[in-house]
Parts: sequence; structure tokens; C-alpha cells
Amino acid sequence: MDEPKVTGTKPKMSSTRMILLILAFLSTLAVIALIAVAVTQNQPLPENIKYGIVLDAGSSHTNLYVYEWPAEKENDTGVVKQVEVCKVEGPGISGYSHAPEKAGPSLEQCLQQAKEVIPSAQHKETPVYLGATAGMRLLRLQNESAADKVLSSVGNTLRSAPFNFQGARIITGQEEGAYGWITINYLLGNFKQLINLLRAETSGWKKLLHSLKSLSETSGALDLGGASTQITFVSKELTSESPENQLYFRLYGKDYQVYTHSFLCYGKDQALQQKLARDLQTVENSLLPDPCFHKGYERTINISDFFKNPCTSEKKTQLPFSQLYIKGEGDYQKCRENIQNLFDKSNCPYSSCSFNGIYLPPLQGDFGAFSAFYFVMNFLNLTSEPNPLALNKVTSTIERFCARPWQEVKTAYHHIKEKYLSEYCFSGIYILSLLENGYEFTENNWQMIHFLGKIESSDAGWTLGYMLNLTNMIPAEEPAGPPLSHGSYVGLMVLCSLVLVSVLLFAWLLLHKPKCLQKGIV
Ligand SMILES: Nc1nc2c(ncn2[C@@H]2O[C@H](COP(=O)(O)OP(=O)(O)OP(=O)(O)O)[C@@H](O)[C@H]2O)c(=O)[nH]1
Ligand SMILES: [Ca+2]
Repeated sequence: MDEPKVTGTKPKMSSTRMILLILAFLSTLAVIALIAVAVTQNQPLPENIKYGIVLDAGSSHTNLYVYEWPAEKENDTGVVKQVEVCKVEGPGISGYSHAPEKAGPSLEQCLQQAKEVIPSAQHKETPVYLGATAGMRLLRLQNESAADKVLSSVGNTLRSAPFNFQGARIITGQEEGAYGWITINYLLGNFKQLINLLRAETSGWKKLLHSLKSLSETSGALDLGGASTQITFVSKELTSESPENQLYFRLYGKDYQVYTHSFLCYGKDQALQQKLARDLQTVENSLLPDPCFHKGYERTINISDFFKNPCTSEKKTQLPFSQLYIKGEGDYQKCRENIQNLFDKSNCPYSSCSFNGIYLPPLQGDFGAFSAFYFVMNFLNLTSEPNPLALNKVTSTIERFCARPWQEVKTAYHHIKEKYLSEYCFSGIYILSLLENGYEFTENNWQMIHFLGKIESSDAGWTLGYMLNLTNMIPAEEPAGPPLSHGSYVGLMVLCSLVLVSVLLFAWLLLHKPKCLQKGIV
């Protein structure tokens, strides 16, 4: 007969309790670890979309842009995207100098559109900025009080909108260049560190990105407006000969030494005015044969206001007629020679210049060319990417286009606004002359220029860079990433879960003591 095992029961119970206690402790530890890791890794949790509005008050017209970004990724690069663009009806705000009180109300329709795009609960917190460019710079030179009145009118309208008004001002040419450069490099992902770049998903625009730069390099920016044009690029020249053209940035932990210059009066509309003002010096009567317009094209211009513009006032002459009749000739070569005179290469006080005695360091790297550079080259089918066309192909296309009679052009492109269509010949030749004669691009580096309108969903231009800067969304240092890499995070979570499951299983086995295990356990 077996003896009753009374004496052996007590120690068995206490060791089970001990094991259970240890298991409970381990499970608590595992649960705490799981919660702690999940909280640190994923904070802040809610997906909150933020919005920002920038109005680009250009010389030819005003555009309103709405941007959005996830609040928790604010300091990452490439997260802000354009979700809306609204073209304001009518002229640019500088066109309201004779009725400044009408400048503000002209923006109302686009502000209404912004109200519909942005959820109403977020209107109050959404910043709105207005930056005016060369048209207003010219108006300020010509009539400062009119410029002030226009700015105050647009300020009043923006202040009465439900958004968070942050100011309406004329930005400098330097800012315009710098923010354009920041915009395109932000959108192209050029500020990303190598590791982020490797993590980034591959999509169509990445191909463009790779053609635009090699890793960790930036692209230069070429902006052609109606009244001014900007050139901005990283220059490795150690000492700048002209400090006013030099900018220093520290972005995402990297230093950038950037050259920039804005040429007032060299936007494509003012360049045409300058050209006509020169032509008027030698004209014999009110009829002006013009090689930069198509044969058969005619345009009449009023002389009375012509020389009030600061871009033409130096060339003021007394003329015996009040209207000038332009008759197109469609002659590429003559037009090119005519336009070339706008770039004075006769005197350079530095080691190298672009034109008009302005310092230009050696051109470096790729360039993104946008605004009218893109509108014109896109119309002429000359924006081919990822393999840009050779310069001789570009020249011959523009030459052929200019030689086409106006009637034929008008019929072929009847859907295009006559103002734009009639000037593509002049604009194409002006672009070639600015890039070749002005900045001295040659057939060897021409293909470094990439004509681009948008990058993904966002327009290339200064507005995004302006907003990123004013909302402090570009940190000087690279923001700290999550405490663990995604791989380690997942690994740790799996490990903790395994510990927890094993502990629970073990506890269950102890409590229920299946027969097969009873002997082995105690
Ligand atoms: N073909 C074409 N031309 C355009 C278009 N939009 C603007 N333009 C013209 O292209 C030139 C430059 O336009 P923008 O870049 O908007 O110039 P802006 O900002 O008004 O002028 P700035 O104050 O000098 O920057 C002007 O002559 C405009 O009339 C367009 O969609 N197509
Ligand atoms: Ca512009």
C-alpha cells in the first residue's frame, strides 16, 4: 500500500505559488514593455492635417495656393503638398494703381475657393500670406503711395477673411530667388539625408529626381516672371566677390552657400517693353517692323504711358506720334540680334559676370527652370524629360515657329489666348538669349536645364519655400527620427509578445496541470 503523501503536499503548493508569482511578474513586465515601446514609437498618435495659404501677387496676375501637410510630420522633408491653386481674375495687383481700393476685392473669389477646400474648423488656425513681386517693386519705384494703398487694400481683404492673416508685403528679389530654390529642392527631395532617400518609395517623379541631381546635390533654380527673372544655385566658390548675391543656409543639418540674383525689368513682359523702347529710339515713323512677331501680325501700342514705366523711362524720347503700329516680320536671326542688345556685356568689375556688370560665379550642376521658362518651352514642345533636347534642336524649332505666318499659327492654335500665342516667338528667342547670351549656357551644359512646371502636385515657384520658412517648417538640424528603427521596433514587439504568450501558456499549464505533465512539473 502506498503511504499517504501528506507531508509532500505543502512544499509542492508553495513552489507552484512561487512559479506563478514569477510568471505574473514577468507578464506584468512584458505588458509594461509593450505599452512603453508602443507609446514612444508612435507618438504623437492622431493624424492631423494642417493647411497654409500663400498668395503670389505677380506682375501679370495673382495666384492663390493652398498647401496641406500632416501635423506630426511637419519637420520632415517633402511632406507639404499643394492641394489647390486659384488664378485671380484680372490683372496683377500692381495693375490697380489707378483704383487701389479694387485690388483687395479682386481676391475674394479665390479666398472663397480656399474656404471650401479647408475644413471650416481649421480656418482660424490656417496662416495666410501674400507676397508681391516685381510688378509691385516697379510700382513702388514709380509711385510709392499708390503701392502702399494697393498693399493696404489687399491686407484689409485678407484680414477680413476667416483665416489667420500673417501679412501682405513686397518680397525682395533675393527672397524670390532663394525661396524658389528652396521650393524645388524641397519638392525634389534634395534636402533628404541619404538614408531617407533610400527608404523613399520609387515612383515616376523619382526618375526626374535622379536626372536632376546626383545624391546629396541640389538643383539651381531659374524663374522667369513677367517683370523680373531670378537665377539661384549652390556655388562652391569659396569667397564671394559680391556679398549681396550670397546667401548662407543651414537646412536639415547641412550648410549651403547659395548665389542668387534677381534682374528687375528682365521678366518677359518688361523685356519686350525694353526692346520696344530701344526700337523707338531709331524709328522713323509710327510704323515699326518687328522681327520678333509672326509675319501678318499687327499690334498697336499707346506711347503716352509707355515711358512712365521705370524699365523704359531711361529711353524716354519725344515722338511726333501717340500710337505705334507694330508689323510682324517673323525673322529669328534679326530678332535675336535685336534682343541681344538688352544684355550689356561691356563692363564687368568681377572675375565673371552675367550682364549689366552683375557678378555670376561659374554655373554649377543642374537647373530647374519654371514659370514662363516652362510655359513657353512647354508650348513649343521643348521640355523633353528625362532626356533634354540639344541646344541646336531647340534653336531650330523656335526659328521654324517664328517663320510661320500669323494666320496659320492662329488657325492651328485657335484655343490659345491671343496675347500668349502672339508672344511665343518673342518669348522663345528671349529665353534663348537670356540663357545663352545673359548667363552663358552653351551647347555643353544646356542639357543641365530642366524645364518643369510642377513637381508631383505642387507648382514650382517661390510660394512654398516662403511658407516653409515663415512657419519654421525647415529645421536647421535634421530632426531626430523615432527612437528605434522600424525593424528593431517590430522585432522588440514580437519578442515581448512571445514572452507574454509563453508566460500565459506556462501559467495555464501550471493551474490546470494536464495529467501528462503533472509528474514533470513538480
Ligand atoms: N503661355 C502662358 N503664359 C503664361 C501663363 N501664365 C502666365 N503667363 C505669362 O508668363 C509670364 C510670367 O508669368 P508669371 O510667372 O505668372 O509672372 P508673374 O509672377 O506675374 O511676374 P513676376 O512678378 O515678374 O514674377 C507673364 O508674361 C504671363 O503673362 C500660362 O498659363 N501660359
Ligand atoms: Ca512670379
